[in-house]
Amino acid sequence: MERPSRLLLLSELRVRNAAHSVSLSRSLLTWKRRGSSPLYHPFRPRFCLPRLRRRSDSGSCHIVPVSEIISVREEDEENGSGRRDDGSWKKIKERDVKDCRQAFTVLYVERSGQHRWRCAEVTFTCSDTTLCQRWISNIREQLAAIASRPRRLLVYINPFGGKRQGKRVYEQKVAPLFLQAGIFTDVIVTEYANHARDHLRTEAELKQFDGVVCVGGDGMFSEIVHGLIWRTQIDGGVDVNCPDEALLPCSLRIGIIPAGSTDCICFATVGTNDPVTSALHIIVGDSQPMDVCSVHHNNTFLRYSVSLLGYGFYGDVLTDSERKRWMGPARYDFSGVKMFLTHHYYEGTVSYLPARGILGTPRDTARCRSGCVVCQRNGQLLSERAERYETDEGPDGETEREWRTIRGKFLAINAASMSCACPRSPKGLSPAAHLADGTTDLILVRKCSRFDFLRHLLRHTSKDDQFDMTFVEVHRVRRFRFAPRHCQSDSDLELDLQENGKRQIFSQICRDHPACGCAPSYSSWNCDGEILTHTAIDVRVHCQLVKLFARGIEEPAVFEDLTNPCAI
Ligand SMILES: CCCCCCCCCCCCC/C=C/[C@@H](O)[C@H](COP(=O)(O)O)NC(=O)CCCCCCCCCCCCCCC
Ligand SMILES: Nc1ncnc2c1ncn2[C@@H]1O[C@H](COP(=O)(O)OP(=O)(O)O)[C@@H](O)[C@H]1O
Ligand SMILES: [Ca+2]
Repeated sequence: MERPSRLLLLSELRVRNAAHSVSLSRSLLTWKRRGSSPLYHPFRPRFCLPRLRRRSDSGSCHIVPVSEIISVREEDEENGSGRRDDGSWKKIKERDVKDCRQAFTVLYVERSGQHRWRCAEVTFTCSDTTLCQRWISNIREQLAAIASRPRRLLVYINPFGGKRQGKRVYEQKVAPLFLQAGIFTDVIVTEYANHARDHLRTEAELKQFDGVVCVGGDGMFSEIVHGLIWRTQIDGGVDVNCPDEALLPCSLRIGIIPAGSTDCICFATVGTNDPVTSALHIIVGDSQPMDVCSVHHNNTFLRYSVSLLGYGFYGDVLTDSERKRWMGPARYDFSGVKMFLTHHYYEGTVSYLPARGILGTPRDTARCRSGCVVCQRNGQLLSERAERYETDEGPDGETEREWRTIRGKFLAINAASMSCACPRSPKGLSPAAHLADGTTDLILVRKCSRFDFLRHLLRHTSKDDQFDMTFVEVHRVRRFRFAPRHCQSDSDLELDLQENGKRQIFSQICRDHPACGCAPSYSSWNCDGEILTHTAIDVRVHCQLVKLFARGIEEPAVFEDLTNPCAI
């Protein structure tokens, strides 16, 4: 139960010419119209604000957590004439003008449904200048004391992501908010692919920043993740080519301003792909840890993945869609329908290390939400296990006999380290996956009819369970490996030849002669929207390796009336 802290200020101020009781404590700013029910007393028992519903609004009573105040602006004489602190102009009513000499405006976060946040403002007018100044300096002191808020950010904009609106979105919607919040920014508009990644890896003077922001899609976020992880490992002397090495977590947080085609990382960590909402999450200094998968081929590092690693259907969709970038985000739908009709399946062997001794399964009805206990508990368990490993156990507490192996023909092999919720599928590829639990959900879709595959795909857009089908299986894993059939070890190949000698030979011939129209033997891996250069891969989840300026998806408020202090 959250106990309200001591009042710092309690005054009668005017809001829109009506008298209000306004109070400020270390945690809350409240204002309540005078003459209605008495002002809530902060020491009264029974007061409990649930973590996810911090602002309530009943009639004329408003409560804003100090942590969600963006800034406070003095409405001085000049401002009274209609000029904002940032130089822009605003309409101001005549009645307000005469009061503005002793007025200040508080900008704060307001929730506007479907996980969207907006910047709202309220102007208080005071009876005298000294009181006004006390209010302004008190609020500013409270804000300055919030250590988790970023003061200086390094921003990378991909001008070509999504609908090519990244630069405009940043300049018109995000930069003015950063300015209001007093955040300094160094902005780099990228000039070529991997510009941001390489700049972060080698040049950027990271010490002077509190975080890195990317404006773009999942591909752009992936660049930032690669740059930061590499830089951290290089500085810490970690060999990234060794799949068994524990990676060092990155200290800088990453913010995502969505301006891409899928925006699933933003959607799954904030609950929407709205640039203003993301900017506000960055300003208030939220922090959401996130798992990262490392992908290796024969002890050589290939890439990191945070959302989807997909072979078969999603790999083919990506490969096909890359040639249609000019179509913008619609390229995925076009290639999706095309690859659905093509209906290719691929043979191979999947081995995985099941995640044991931790909370949660991929078939849970509970979802990863803000402050997720599954992520917290599993994070603790895994770090305790890692400490033990320093002395006796194997990495991740694994033993060779715990590995499971599945051979088969697959339409899709997907590893979802998070739900992969996005506007196309608001519940995502693996609805019960967790952002920071140190696992990935390995989804195997075996060869089936087109009709069945369509039923499976359609379930991503409805309440029905996409895993409840005979040809689909899902496993929560810490590591997995994949080898396409023609890339298997010599002994495996020998076995295949004995089992099915003729087929093997014909398949080889068909690969070399595509004109025969037979299905290809290999797909590609879609790694967060980038195509991997190898098909045989070794994947390991690194628990909570990076942190985002986000708080996870907020649960809608329940028991609102019980928790509204103004109603007490
Ligand atoms: C029939 C409708 C079926 C809808 C099924 C939707 C499942 C969507 C799951 C999407 C998971 C996305 C995971 C995120 C991947 C991104 O990292 C990555 C890169 O993003 P970026 O471009 O922003 O940088 N994005 C992607 O790889 C895109 C994957 C999108 C796949 C869309 C597939 C559409 C399928 C449509 C099939 C329609 C069949 C209809 C037959 C009549
Ligand atoms: N200036 C640039 N020119 C060309 N490609 C770029 C540039 N900046 C970034 N990229 C690359 O563009 C790709 C797609 O970026 P992304 O922002 O994810 O958009 P989308 O969601 O539309 O794919 C990424 O692979 C990224 O590396
Ligand atoms: Ca995870």
